[in-house]
Amino acid sequence: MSPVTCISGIDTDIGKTIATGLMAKILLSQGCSVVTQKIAQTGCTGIAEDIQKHRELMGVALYPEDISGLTCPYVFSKPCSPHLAAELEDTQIDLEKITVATKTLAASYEHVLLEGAGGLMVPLTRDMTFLDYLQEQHYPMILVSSPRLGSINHTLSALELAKRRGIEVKGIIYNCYASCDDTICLDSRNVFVSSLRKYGFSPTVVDMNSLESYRDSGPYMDCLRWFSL
Ligand SMILES: Nc1ncnc2c1ncn2[C@@H]1O[C@H](COP(=O)(O)OP(=O)(O)OP(=O)(O)O)[C@@H](O)[C@H]1O
Ligand SMILES: C[C@H](N)[C@H](N)CCCCCC(=O)O
Ligand SMILES: [Mg+2]
Repeated sequence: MSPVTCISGIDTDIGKTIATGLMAKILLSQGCSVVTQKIAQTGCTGIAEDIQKHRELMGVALYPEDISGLTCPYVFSKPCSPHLAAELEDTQIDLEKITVATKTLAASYEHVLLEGAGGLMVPLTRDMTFLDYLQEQHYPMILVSSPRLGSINHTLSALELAKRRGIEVKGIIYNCYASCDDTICLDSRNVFVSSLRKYGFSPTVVDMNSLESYRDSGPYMDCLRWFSL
């Protein structure tokens, strides 16, 4: 089983960082060795802000691999798509560098949770989207979604794309952080369960607040089992 699982989402600001950090915290509490990685960070300088948020949620200090940049080889200052942020700094993302970084991490940790940037179809270069990269690397993914209006379209589009590209979706993390209509929230969840099943994926939809409220409360809260990590 691949030690690498991608945490992608239906959009930017959907809750990927929160989900990644909480998943890593749960895996740590279950005695697993786990590291998170960010495919490329835009909108900051120095150590990737998402990596720092992961460590904060995990309740741990920065890893040596964070200081060395291995957990996020590319950090760009303009908050925009990685392909453009790189060009504005007169460079281009070298996917091989990211792949080597992930492989190096996977040699030292049981689990590598790789957070995407924005949504699935975000360009890492002018020729390769994050989805292309996932397909090339055969990484399975967990998709972060929400009940906010527009999410049904974005979520089912992501599932259709994953199916067509042969990318395994291990489940959905359902982020109800932003307030929404209860009827819509419940129905969208049901739509996602049935759509996962229709596409032949595991019909696993885990509420973000289940991750947030996780205590070491026995097997039923087993993050490993939810997503068969
Ligand atoms: N469940 C949640 N609890 C608390 N804050 C949340 C939650 N979900 C999202 N947020 C807040 O919403 C904002 C966006 O969340 P987050 O950074 O996880 O998005 P993202 O999908 O990782 O975005 P990006 O594409 O930039 O990586 C953050 O300020 C975060 O604190
Ligand atoms: C800056 C932001 N927080 C993300 N890191 C990058 C989002 C890129 C989105 C590109 C797009 O879909 O238009
Ligand atoms: Mg993030």
